[in-house]
Amino acid sequence: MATGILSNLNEAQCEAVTTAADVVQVLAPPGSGKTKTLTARVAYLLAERRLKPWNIIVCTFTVKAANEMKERITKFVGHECAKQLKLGTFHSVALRYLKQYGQHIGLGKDFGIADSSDSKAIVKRIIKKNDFSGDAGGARGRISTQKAKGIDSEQFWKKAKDVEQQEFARIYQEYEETLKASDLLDYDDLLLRCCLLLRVEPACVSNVEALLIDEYQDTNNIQYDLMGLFAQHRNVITIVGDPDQSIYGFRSAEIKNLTRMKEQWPDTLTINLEENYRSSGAILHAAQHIIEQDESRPPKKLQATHTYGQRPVLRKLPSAAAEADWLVAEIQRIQALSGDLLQPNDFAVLLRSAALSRAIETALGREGVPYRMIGGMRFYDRAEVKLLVDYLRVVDAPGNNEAVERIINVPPRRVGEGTVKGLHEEAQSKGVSLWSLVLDVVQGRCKPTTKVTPSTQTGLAKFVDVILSAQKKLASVTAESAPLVNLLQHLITKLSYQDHLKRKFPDEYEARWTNVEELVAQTIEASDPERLTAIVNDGALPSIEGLERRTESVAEDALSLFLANVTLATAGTEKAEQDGETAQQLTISTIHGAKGLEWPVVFIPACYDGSIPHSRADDNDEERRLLYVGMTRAQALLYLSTPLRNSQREEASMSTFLTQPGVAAFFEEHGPGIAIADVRALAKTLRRDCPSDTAIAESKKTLERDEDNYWPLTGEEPFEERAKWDRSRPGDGTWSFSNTRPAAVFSNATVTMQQKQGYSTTSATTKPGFVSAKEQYDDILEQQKLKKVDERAAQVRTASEDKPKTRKRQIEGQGTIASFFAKPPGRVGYGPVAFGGDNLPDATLEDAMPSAKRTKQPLHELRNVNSAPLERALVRPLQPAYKLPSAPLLRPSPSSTNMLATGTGSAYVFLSSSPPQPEEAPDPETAGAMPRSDDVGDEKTAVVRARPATTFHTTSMQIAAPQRKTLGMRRSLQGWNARGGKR
Ligand SMILES: Nc1ncnc2c1ncn2[C@@H]1O[C@H](COP(=O)(O)OP(=O)(O)OP(=O)(O)O)[C@@H](O)[C@H]1O
Repeated sequence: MATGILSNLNEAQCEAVTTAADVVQVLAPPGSGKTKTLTARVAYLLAERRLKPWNIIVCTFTVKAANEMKERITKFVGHECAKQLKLGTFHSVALRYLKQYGQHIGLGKDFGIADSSDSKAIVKRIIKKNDFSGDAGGARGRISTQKAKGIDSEQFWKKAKDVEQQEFARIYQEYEETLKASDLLDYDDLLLRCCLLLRVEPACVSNVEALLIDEYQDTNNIQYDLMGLFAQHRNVITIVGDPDQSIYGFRSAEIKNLTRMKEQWPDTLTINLEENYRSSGAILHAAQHIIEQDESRPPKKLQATHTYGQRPVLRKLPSAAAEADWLVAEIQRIQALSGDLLQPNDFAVLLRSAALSRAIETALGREGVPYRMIGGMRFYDRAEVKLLVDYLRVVDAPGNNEAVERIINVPPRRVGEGTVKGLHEEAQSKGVSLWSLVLDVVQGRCKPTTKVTPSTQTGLAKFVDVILSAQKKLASVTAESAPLVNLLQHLITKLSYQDHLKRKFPDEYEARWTNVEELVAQTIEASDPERLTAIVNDGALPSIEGLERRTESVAEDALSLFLANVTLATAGTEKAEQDGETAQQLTISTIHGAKGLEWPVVFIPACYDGSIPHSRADDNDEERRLLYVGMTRAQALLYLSTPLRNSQREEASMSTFLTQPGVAAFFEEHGPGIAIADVRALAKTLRRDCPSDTAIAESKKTLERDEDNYWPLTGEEPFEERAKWDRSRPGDGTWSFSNTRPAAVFSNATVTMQQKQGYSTTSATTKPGFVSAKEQYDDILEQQKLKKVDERAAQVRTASEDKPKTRKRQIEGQGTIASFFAKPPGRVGYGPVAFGGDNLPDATLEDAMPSAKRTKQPLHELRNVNSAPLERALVRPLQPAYKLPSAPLLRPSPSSTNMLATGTGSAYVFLSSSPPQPEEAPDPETAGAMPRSDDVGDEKTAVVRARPATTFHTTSMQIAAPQRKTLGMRRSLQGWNARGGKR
């Protein structure tokens, strides 16, 4: 037995690994070791059954999962053996077959891959040209759905019943024609053509001895077909999956593929794993209770192996902004109470949709908490990188009209949009590519019907020169002469790229140039002759006797291999992960993006109806499964929360999944108190050394408050928040503060000031202009709420008068006086404010002014001197008294383990005030009917230096953190530190 394959596996896992059955389904709930089991089975087949690695296909859904699996298998069987496995995403395995055997279905060798921006651009142009309605993303998603169902454009056209369907059929047809004319395959085509190939020429897979598939519940129909085709000769298949985690219905994933499989292979052995190794009992029970609301699902056993632990939290907050502030304060509190046992890497914020990240990013930025986003802007999507890659793509395959169009006038060459459009249409009508037409025009072989001025002609000539000279360069290189890096450097020089970036992005030039340098570094690695040879050799499918196979040449194919890997690196749900330094960072991800991952502490904010279940979701059960997937990512602590008003200030009600009878019993209403004994238990669960009692006590001292008691449990505004609006001297335009709360919170004069400050008000009496009935009603409700809070606050004040002033503990619904006017209870930031009495706060200017201007002078003495900064600070106690610099946050020093970003000065996080733009997941399936739920990306919010989170088990992303070495090109494409950059 190869060392250790079966050690650390339970009985059911061992059975799944060693079974002699040909077709095996391992079905199991989250955290039960499915991936671990699948990995062990691959190792077992290699080590014990002596299967040849090149005869085993392993399909995953993401590049990250593929890398992770390869790493784990390497540990069992060694690098030499592991690298020969045919292991990758469905798309990359299909690509390998098409590159090497595509000629059997008439596919040339030099086809390109249309990435999602190409596909979308094609659809957009078709819609525009035909003057159709509808958006390109939606139509692109619909095309993908049809392809996933195996319905081609002809079939759709025949079925089209009404004008709308006919319009779509036309888009679909033209889209296909465009791809064909440009010799491009999109992501769906890779799978479809591979199916066709394996049907036409089954001998291609005659060597395959075993097929293994991870996350099987996410397979769509084409992937199902592909499974059968890959395994058609021996029918040895192992899949692992969990129907409860099927969250890609909107990408045509079919849960019923599990039953289909059993029907197709009736001898299928099903093994259930029932022990959960990830989450505490309390988390598991809560998650289980929620998933069981779906009565149609078969009951399943799930056994926690950890202790019960802390009950999850279900918290109400007044607004999205308050929710974000609470979340950050809670992270700081928990970190401090754990004596820094928990570090930023241990926290994840999982979101239903990308747009929700903005408030949280702002709050994190304000507190200087470093974070990364899974699915933030991907390296290859950054403008400065994408442009160069587009140049490389055109050099490689000039028929790619979309790429030509994107680069023809960048850097500017006086080739206007109108001219490009005209040339494009002209090329289409002549049945040639845009590049061919431009080349003919420049070389005088054709006089275009499109108007081309002399200056445009010069611009086109410059463009043609860049491409032709680059092609010449490429043709002249050998494998030994670093073809890729030489080519890229040639382009950079020829384009005066550095100057172009300086001109175009004067403020961000350095960060962008750093990205270019990273790309160059990438091509240096990819140009290494040994590496190139290894890639070609490792990627080669085994020769099948009597079957013609195309071989790839190291020098000639370096560029197309590189580009294929660039494109596939971002395929499916995968977002290019970056590795490198292990700086501590919290993770923000969508729930979709977090699948298969785990963290000690997980927050799922915005748990309200409309967010989860999402207002645009067709399938509530899938939404519930999504919540379940999110909850089961947590190992030790889990927080769900909801604001009573969302970021649009609309009323929000807690998710229907969380208001069902009996759910409340599984949750606490506030964050846990963490005593020393709890820290010890936490350390045990996480298999870490527990900090000393002294360290815990010291760290606790840094907290302004050690309980989650600033925001009332009811979700109302904290007393302190509302007190700040009180104005005891109306009309004179200055502010004073009192914590004796009058019932009328907002006076007319207050509104004037609030409006000046950009705040909205809820007072019906003060609203200018037209006020709708709904607004009036809301206002009345709000007034009533506020009145109740006032009354309660007054009671609490009276009751607490005798209590010691230093008391930290806060009675529910009221903040401590110490935090009056201060920021929400954070661990760090600007210091707590001390008050001398019930009236004028005795704060110091320290609390109101930037630290550079700190003085010990008491605040009230300064009021008459210059009240403006003070007023600003006090009116907005949720914000630091100083203004955050508009410059990007500082990059945390690698040595820093504190959550405070102690920076070295270069940019690493960009905050954005613009709504997040859906990330371009290279989506055969994503651009569909549903919100882009697996994206956390804000195109303007480039959060870089993404790194795997640290976790405690070997299946975590930590393992997926590729080292910058050895594992081939696809691997190396993931392996850099991306630097800050914005589109
Ligand atoms: N037999 C075992 N003993 C100890 N730990 C285990 C065992 N099996 C799995 N684990 C640990 O449990 C955690 C979850 O494992 P894994 O990621 O393989 O689960 P999974 O079923 O694939 O989860 P999910 O479906 O949520 O992605 C990992 O940290 C893994 O190391």
